[in-house]
Amino acid sequence: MHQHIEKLYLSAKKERKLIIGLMSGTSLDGLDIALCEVSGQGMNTHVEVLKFTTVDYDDDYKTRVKRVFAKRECDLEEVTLLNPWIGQLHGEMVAKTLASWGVAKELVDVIASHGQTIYHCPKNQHKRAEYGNATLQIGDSDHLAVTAGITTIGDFRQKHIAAGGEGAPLAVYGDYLYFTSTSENRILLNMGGIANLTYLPKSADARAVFSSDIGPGNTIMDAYIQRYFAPLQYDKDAAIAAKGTVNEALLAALCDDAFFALGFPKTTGPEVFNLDYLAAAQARSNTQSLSHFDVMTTLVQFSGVMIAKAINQCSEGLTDVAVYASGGGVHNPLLMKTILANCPELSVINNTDSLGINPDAKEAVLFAILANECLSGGQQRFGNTEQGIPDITMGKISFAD
Ligand SMILES: Nc1ncnc2c1ncn2[C@@H]1O[C@H](COP(=O)(O)OP(=O)(O)OP(=O)(O)O)[C@@H](O)[C@H]1O
Ligand SMILES: CC(=O)N[C@H]1[C@@H]2OC[C@@H](O2)[C@@H](O)[C@@H]1O[C@H](C)C(=O)O
Repeated sequence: MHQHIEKLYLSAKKERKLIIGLMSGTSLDGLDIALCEVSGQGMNTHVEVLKFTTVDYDDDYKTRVKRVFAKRECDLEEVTLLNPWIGQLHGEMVAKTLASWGVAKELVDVIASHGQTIYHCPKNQHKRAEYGNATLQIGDSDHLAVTAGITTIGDFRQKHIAAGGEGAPLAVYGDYLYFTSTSENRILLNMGGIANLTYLPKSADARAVFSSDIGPGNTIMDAYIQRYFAPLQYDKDAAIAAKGTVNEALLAALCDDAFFALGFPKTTGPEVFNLDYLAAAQARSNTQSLSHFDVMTTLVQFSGVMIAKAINQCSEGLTDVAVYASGGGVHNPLLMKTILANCPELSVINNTDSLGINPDAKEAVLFAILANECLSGGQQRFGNTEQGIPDITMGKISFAD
């Protein structure tokens, strides 16, 4: 047996593994690194986040990635160069972070790497009959594995598409295993660049679980701040949005898009929700001369109202539903207030801290759980491919040498 296969086999049989979950999301703010101790598998999965950090991306990274990010047209040489470059960079970030934590790489069983999405393109978006759903993550895990010196499981989304899904949201797999409760129905809400949710019934019936993207979380707001309030990257604590007023005409135009008329499950990205989307809504509503403050306030309202609508839709007819939020959006007080104000049945929105997972670490932890399932699980059956949750094992394995 090859020594790497043997080592992986031993890792797979371990009661406890050390798995590093990595997430680099659509906000391009940084690489989330979660060192997780994962035990069990399937519904018996337990996770302890031993360490967590976000390594911020510098301007150079953002400039390079933005040349190709969510762009229909770009330089293919740039994409080809970025693929190994991001893999190596993520590997260096992991190696440095492990050194700063005093954790030897030999102790880590595997890295679970999401990579960097540069284009997401479900059928509902491209509408080309001859093609299916498609998504592209770069930052190849061979490069990551060789640089960090640790076996890496990556490229999780392709299998999901191959088996009938849209390549996202994948959170549902980990959400179901980690967050299911038999005492309350739960909605796990994540608000990064894009917002998504997972519904977990207290029956724990896997066939009744569902998950979907909702629309924008912070992506349009971030793009607007970066264009008009540079060098700011985002509206910290909604300081700018708090100074404006919601413009109802613009809000109505923003909410009027075919994506919102589609039923769950569906996925989207900054390919759709971007500054062009905003400009088109401003043109339709004749609101091009609004102040930057009013635009920002209206964008927060747009995200908040659509997120609340999705929560209300999910919890219709149910009395005991608790919402647990995660992602950078939990730090935006105006967004949180708007969501709550538009969910009459809710008295509070919790965050995942109260369930033992730091809301900023949640997506990275979910990829650690997916890697654990790839190694030791694979028995969980959802039985609802039509709901975008095919029964699959995800991830491709890259050895370090
Ligand atoms: N204090 C804060 N005030 C307002 N917004 C904040 C704050 N902290 C973070 N954010 C928002 O959260 C964003 C980052 O969120 P997160 O890291 O969850 O996104 P992501 O993982 O890149 O996205 P996705 O989940 O869509 O892939 C920032 O770009 C910013 O818009
Ligand atoms: C293609 C892609 O990278 N999608 C991301 C993005 O960020 C949030 C939302 O859009 C979600 O669908 C997904 O990420 C999370 C981790 C997921 O798959 O669950």
